[in-house]
Amino acid sequence: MVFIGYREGHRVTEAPRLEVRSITRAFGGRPVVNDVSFTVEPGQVTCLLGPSGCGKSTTLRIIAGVDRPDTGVILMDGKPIAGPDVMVPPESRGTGLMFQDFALFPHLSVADNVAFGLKGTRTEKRLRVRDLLGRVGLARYLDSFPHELSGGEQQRVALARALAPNPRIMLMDEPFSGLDNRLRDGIRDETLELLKEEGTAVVLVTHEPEEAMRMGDEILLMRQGRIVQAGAPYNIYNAPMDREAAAFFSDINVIRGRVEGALTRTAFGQFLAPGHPDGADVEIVIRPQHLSIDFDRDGHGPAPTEEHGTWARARVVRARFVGNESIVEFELDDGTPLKASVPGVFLPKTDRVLWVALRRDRCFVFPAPRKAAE
Ligand SMILES: Nc1ncnc2c1ncn2[C@@H]1O[C@H](COP(=O)(O)OP(=O)(O)OP(=O)(O)O)[C@@H](O)[C@H]1O
Repeated sequence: MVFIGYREGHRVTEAPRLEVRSITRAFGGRPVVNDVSFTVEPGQVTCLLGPSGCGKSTTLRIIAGVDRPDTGVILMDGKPIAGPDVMVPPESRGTGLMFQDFALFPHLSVADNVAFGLKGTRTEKRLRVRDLLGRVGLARYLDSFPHELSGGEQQRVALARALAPNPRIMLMDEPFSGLDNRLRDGIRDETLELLKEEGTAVVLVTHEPEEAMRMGDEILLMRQGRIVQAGAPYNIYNAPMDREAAAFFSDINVIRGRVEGALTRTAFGQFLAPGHPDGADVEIVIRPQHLSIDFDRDGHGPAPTEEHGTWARARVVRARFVGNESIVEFELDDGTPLKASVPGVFLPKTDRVLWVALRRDRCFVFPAPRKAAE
């Protein structure tokens, strides 16, 4: 609910643009969407993110109205559009759709493609089409046909077409995955700008964490039909709920330890492990860019600091330059492998001894998964 002010001394709130309330959908007895709830406000982009088969597209199809939930309700501006007693047809929901393979009509000009779903007089339609094509930078292609445009231009026409009828909610399923990398970044940014200008509420499905972080105001991380974590990109990236959530966003390093008196001892010193019982196996997880590296000083490393804890001796296994960073792989004295990402070019030789530390504020302590034999 958005707080919009006070009327006669009472707080007045406005219903969210989209509210998905506890929807469930099963196929052949297997729940594919399981108790999913979230809200989206006007101008907000919410990303459904997760591995293939986790139920993202099914959730989107239910919101679009091409499938219906077994249980739960969907509300738009506070009014039910899907639920046990109501099923508003897709075309009456005020939703726009954009998919990866959302093909333009090949026999219609760019202008006619954009005008396709529009209501109103010819002049009104022409003005809206010109305005939108101008805003996606394609005003000069009004009379062209889709095959005369590049992939990126076609995608921008598809965006203009989806936005033309002023949808209250835009549903996007991997809309940029057909574009090559360099084109994709530009089109994503332009799309985002246009959607924000229009104040459209957006639900975007993607399996790419980078896309979700770039586009989303909120990320809903899905796993096996459920939302397992929700939050702003910064929060999800920096406070993942478990090792799997951390690993979904980047490479990770895992350092094992066992808890004794709410502490676990590692080659990097002691770590607090509050909430973990004595004797429990834990994993300290850290992303490669949060390791620090320093030089060997006659067999010693730098002194411990609050920021870094203890430095550990590490042997370089391999170092590679991969564009704007170098990836250096290490092995600790106890055999633990580690991977560090260093900005720019840093290519120490194999077997060189360096000292490595973990940025303490970027470490996560999770319970270790139980081994199959236990
Ligand atoms: N109509 C259907 N009948 C039977 N099973 C279905 C149907 N639609 C989807 N499924 C199954 O539901 C699961 C979730 O599918 P869904 O397309 O929602 O996943 P997703 O997260 O979007 O994955 P992807 O990124 O691969 O599209 C899959 O195992 C899929 O095979």
